[in-house]
Amino acid sequence: MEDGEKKATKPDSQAPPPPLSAVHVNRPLVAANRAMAAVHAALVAAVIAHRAMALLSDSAGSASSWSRHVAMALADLTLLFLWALSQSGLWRPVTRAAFPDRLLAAVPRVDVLVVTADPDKEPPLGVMNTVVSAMALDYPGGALSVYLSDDAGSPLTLLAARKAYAFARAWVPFCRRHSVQCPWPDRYFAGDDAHDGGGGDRREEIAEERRRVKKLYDKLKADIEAAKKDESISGSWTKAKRQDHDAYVEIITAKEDADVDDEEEELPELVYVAREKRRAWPHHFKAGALNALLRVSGVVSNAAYVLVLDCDMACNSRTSAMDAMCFLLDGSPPAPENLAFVQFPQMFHNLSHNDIYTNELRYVFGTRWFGMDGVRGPFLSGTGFYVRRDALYGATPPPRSTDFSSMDAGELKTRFGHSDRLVASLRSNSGGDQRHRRRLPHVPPEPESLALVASCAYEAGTAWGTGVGFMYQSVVEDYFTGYQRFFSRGWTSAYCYPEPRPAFLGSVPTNLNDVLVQNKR
Ligand SMILES: O=c1ccn([C@@H]2O[C@H](COP(=O)(O)OP(=O)(O)O[C@H]3O[C@H](CO)[C@@H](O)[C@H](O)[C@H]3O)[C@@H](O)[C@H]2O)c(=O)[nH]1
Ligand SMILES: [Mn+2]
Repeated sequence: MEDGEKKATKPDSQAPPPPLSAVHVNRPLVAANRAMAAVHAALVAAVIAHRAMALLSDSAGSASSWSRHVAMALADLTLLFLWALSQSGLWRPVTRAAFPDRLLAAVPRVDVLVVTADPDKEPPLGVMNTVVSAMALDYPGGALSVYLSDDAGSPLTLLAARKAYAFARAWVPFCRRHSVQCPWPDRYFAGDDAHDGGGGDRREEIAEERRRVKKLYDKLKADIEAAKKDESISGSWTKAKRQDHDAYVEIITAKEDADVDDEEEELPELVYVAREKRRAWPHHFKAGALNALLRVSGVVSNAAYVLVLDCDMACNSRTSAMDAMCFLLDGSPPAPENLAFVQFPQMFHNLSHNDIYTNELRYVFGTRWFGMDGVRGPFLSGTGFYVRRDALYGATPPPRSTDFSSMDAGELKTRFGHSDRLVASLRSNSGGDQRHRRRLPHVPPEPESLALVASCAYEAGTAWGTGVGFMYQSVVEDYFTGYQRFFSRGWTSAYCYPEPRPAFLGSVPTNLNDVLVQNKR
């Protein structure tokens, strides 16, 4: 940990600053899991012994009975191997706590990457709720940027993003002023504000302002509905365009509506990105979209840390960024060494009664990830994680830390593509310490340099998707990226499970058809 962050936790004391996080090993659970594993192992050993005895005593038997015994023994050994691997998720369950109050100094920049692919299946209003909820995170506005990738290149989504930005100009200051807990407007206005303002008089005080902001939210809804029916917007776009459109990047600043909050506290940037798509070029699904966002954000704000969010997973609390920073900025125990990412659980707000499609993933997010956290950390789980940009770019952790700033420009271009802007962003990382990576001197990037890094030909011949960024070989890009980019290079992860308020809440498929489509992958 370098000066900036840690010293500030207790400026004038000689004692070491208090840690930014704590870890608790759940000892009774560890003991119970290990006892259970011992019993299981003893029983399996008995079965294997039984197989071996049967084999030996049957040595004079027919070839078919002998091969039956061998096949059964192999099957048991395979199951034993799989079971042994699964014990890593139960071996040492831990829980972590973050102390954001101790983070007093300047925090590093964070870029939030939100991906959407289909305005029909993922309605723009829902996507905008995710975008606005991220803009309202409890984090300095000047250190936060939100990027929305629209793989469909839909004019409706672009218009919705501009309207959402206008709404955020009222919503974000409102959330900050009243320490609103739920930054997700739809949920907040549906009643998730019971614990805000401490009840009583304060509630009365904010009621008036709440009504005004609610009106703006209703207007956002009405505007998006109207745009859906407006031929001049939706009419210019057909489904075929989803696979075939130019790159378009817009840093949204338009102050469309005069009736929003004028109190210009620094608002997070919002950047709309439709990467170029052509039928002849593989687009690599979500991983391709995220890599395009990584490049665009590298050129625009170049934050040291990145939060990835699916468009159907909104921020349900404002604290996740500061919580994640407590682990990421604290390089010494109890925070894990060489931490690349902090994963939050995927939780859902629309589980069906009795969760008949087992969408809750309770075994993963309620059990195994705590166990993995006690070993090397949970797997990368697609959405709801804060990750170091340099680790995503393929850097290795200490002692062999990669320092992009000392690399030759030619070498960087071979790996990262030929954008001078992107290469400059990589080299602006002085001394190899990501935490102090700052935004490039703020000359707004020219539209051409943004379109260049979002074009489909950009990645040809580079390491994107293999050695750099999210991995391409599978649609479950998260698992592969987690292994190859992070764990196999020596990085670790941490699991952050805030209670009682989940940091993020997503939507799950609610009918059999959609469940089957999802699980087929
Ligand atoms: O070509 C594509 C396809 C998908 N997406 C976006 O990717 C996200 C995830 O896709 P979704 O269809 O919602 O997949 P799920 O099955 O819900 O995703 C789960 O499984 C994925 C693969 O493991 C993980 O990446 C996700 O985080 C995890 O929620 C969504 O925001 C999509 O809009 C794109 O941007 N471009
Ligand atoms: Mn999803």
